[in-house]
Amino acid sequence: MKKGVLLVNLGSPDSPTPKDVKKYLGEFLMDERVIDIPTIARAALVKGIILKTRPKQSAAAYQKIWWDEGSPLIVISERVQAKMQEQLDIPVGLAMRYGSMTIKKGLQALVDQGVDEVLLFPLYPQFAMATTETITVLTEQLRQEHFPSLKIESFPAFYNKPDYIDVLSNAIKSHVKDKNYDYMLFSYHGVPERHIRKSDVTKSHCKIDGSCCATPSKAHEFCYRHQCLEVTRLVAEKLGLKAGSFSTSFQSRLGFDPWLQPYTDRTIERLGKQGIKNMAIVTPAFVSDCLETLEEIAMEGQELFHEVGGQDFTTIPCLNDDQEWVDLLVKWVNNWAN
Ligand SMILES: C=CC1=C(C)c2cc3[nH]c(cc4nc(cc5[nH]c(cc1n2)c(C)c5CCC(=O)O)C(CCC(=O)O)=C4C)c(C)c3C=C
Ligand SMILES: [Fe+2]
Ligand SMILES: [Fe+2]
Repeated sequence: MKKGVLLVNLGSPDSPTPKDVKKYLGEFLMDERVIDIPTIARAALVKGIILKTRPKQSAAAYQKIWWDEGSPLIVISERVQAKMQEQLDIPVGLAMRYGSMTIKKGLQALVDQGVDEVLLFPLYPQFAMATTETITVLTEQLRQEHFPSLKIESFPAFYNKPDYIDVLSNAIKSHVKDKNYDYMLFSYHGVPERHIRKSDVTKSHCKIDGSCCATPSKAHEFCYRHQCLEVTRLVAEKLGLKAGSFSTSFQSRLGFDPWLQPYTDRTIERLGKQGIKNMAIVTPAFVSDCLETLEEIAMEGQELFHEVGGQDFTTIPCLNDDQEWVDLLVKWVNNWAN
């Protein structure tokens, strides 16, 4: 058996033009695990409403963060892939759940190199229907249709692995060491509350009000909210943050349904109004910087904080291609391969 690994991230449009953004958002938002309503209603909402206005607005945001080499999320993921490949003897592939760098092409490239056993590696620390699950489900469909003899194993969400918490804590510590901050906000991408209830394997554990996430349950293996809160708790413990000097919030909501709360924008506003002058913000739902960190947090979030009287706003970069993070990925892949 020849082994290989396929890293999978979310994806980005091919370019920051409204046309390419529309194509990308159309694929992304028509995923039943992202907008989880019946197909006809989803098509009416996405094609009839969202795609009429959002692409222009999102393209303008993408234009602010786009690099000469392309989308930050893609470029950073490629750097991680290349650095891993330097250290590993088995092929390292890269694919995106949405957009041109498809999972099908990623699997094909590994098969072309003689691989018959794949470690599928969703690049998300926490499980969510809209991230990890949609990747594993689509990959299994592709395997059945196109690569029936391929053996595929998925790397699970790694939110509470002690070595991941160490790497994340070290990255935060080294970034804030010379910075002025008296509050640290842990901001995670939000999901609709409904997603959390759907992923509750016990069908009775999730209370959404937060009381459930600290009570041990087998539901937590698939509870995005619990997994985010755990990352905050473990990192805060590791960094020795004092109670009252940090909290968790959820960003990037879309539409009118209730999403996980508290919302990041309202939290930044509240902190500023309460007299917090200097804050740091970390975004541990993403391993690579992307639109949601570079624009929504580093630009919009900072502007909002200043509007409500804040001064220093320190945005902590994602793990990106930090050597310690790459070394950890290599270690996990080697543990699987050997
Ligand atoms: C409408 C529902 C959405 C859900 C549910 C959702 C979950 C989710 N997303 C990420 C990670 C990323 N999302 C990104 C962009 C983005 N997300 C949504 C919508 C949902 N995400 C939209 C419409 C967009 C596009 C941009 C916009 O119009 O605002 C990105 C950035 C991609 C990039 O190119 O840089 C990431 C990364 C997670 C982790 C998650 C659930 C946990
Ligand atoms: Fe998203
Ligand atoms: Fe919970």
